[in-house]
Amino acid sequence: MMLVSPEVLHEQIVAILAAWGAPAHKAEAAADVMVDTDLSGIDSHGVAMLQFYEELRDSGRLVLDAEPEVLEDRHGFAVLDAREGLGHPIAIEAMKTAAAKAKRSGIGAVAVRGSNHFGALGYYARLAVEEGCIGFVTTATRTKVASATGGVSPVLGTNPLAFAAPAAGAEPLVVDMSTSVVALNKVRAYGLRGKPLPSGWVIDSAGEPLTDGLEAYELLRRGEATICALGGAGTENGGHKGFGLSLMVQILSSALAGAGQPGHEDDRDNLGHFFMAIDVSAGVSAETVPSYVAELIANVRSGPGEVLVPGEPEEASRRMREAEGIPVPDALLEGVRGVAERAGAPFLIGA
Ligand SMILES: NC(=O)c1ccc[n+]([C@@H]2O[C@H](COP(=O)([O-])OP(=O)(O)OC[C@H]3O[C@@H](n4cnc5c(N)ncnc54)[C@H](O)[C@@H]3O)[C@@H](O)[C@H]2O)c1
Ligand SMILES: O=C(O)C[C@H](O)C(=O)O
Repeated sequence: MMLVSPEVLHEQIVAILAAWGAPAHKAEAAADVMVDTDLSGIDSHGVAMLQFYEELRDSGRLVLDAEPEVLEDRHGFAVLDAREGLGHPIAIEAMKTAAAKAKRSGIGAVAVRGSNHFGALGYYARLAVEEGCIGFVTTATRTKVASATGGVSPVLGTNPLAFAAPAAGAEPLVVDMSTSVVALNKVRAYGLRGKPLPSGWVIDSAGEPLTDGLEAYELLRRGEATICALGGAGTENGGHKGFGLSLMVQILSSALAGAGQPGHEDDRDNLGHFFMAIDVSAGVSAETVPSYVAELIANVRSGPGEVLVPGEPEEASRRMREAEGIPVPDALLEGVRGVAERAGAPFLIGA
């Protein structure tokens, strides 16, 4: 495990994306999101995604210099086509547009189609908070890994959502999660660190729990294992509610923009996202919502026990990693070295 400074990691990601043909501003935007994600302790969705992006690029599904198109632009709603470009820059643009609409109309939303993987959703929900809004983000995902309640084969992605709200005198409250019990790439992140998977995350086609993260990741990508629903298999512990949330995310992310069904299409993924911003001062004073959230946090902490609120673990990680560096396991380091070499980009980590 090597500790890498955020600046070096940023430079490395930009160098690879630029070597692949990304314009500088897009490479910078994607690197900003990926490094923030690694700083936040979300080891699954930052630099660890580069190998997957290389696969997408090599198969022609990721077009680094694509220019997005505005398909619809109404007062409170817009639809963008990312035209197979990088997910991160279009996601930033979409959330900023949603927030600008919210500042005019109280609420604004943007749906995106033809996009690609854009990393951790919380980043974009927090952007809305920076603009004085509540932020809400959903995305469809590429690989079918989760079954429907009552079914056994993978038919849905991990379909995540994120919600962020300002809290007076504190960092925003950020709920950032898959609607399956865990994200696909967190299974891989466990494997890269040699950490066994908790039982109840991934089951093989015989229904047996898998504990090796790298093996589980490969089986999941081949459709030979499933990630359990949020709430577990069946209905006893609420798995049907995770299933329902996943369907909601799929519809918001895909139907509104004309994106695809779960899983990739033959010649393109046509991945969809959804971004919504609500101006916190639309109906009450600008202080009301942040004060309410701060009081709510105090209330949920008021009983015995140690309560973290969503977003806090990531803030704690950010503080620590900004000071100490980002831990990158050896297997991932070698993976990034390979990506850099094949791209003809310098390998900067540890140099
Ligand atoms: N782009 C994609 O296609 C995609 C798909 C799936 C997931 N993801 C990303 O993967 C990441 C991980 O997803 P996940 O479902 O494995 O997340 P997770 O199970 O790690 O849950 C994360 C959420 O739980 C909160 N949390 C953690 N510990 C807590 C505690 N003790 N008390 C209260 N709240 C706590 C965190 O603040 C965060 O909001 C997310 O950033 C998500 O956006 C991306
Ligand atoms: O989009 C994907 O293929 C997977 C997603 O990033 C996840 O980790 O669940």
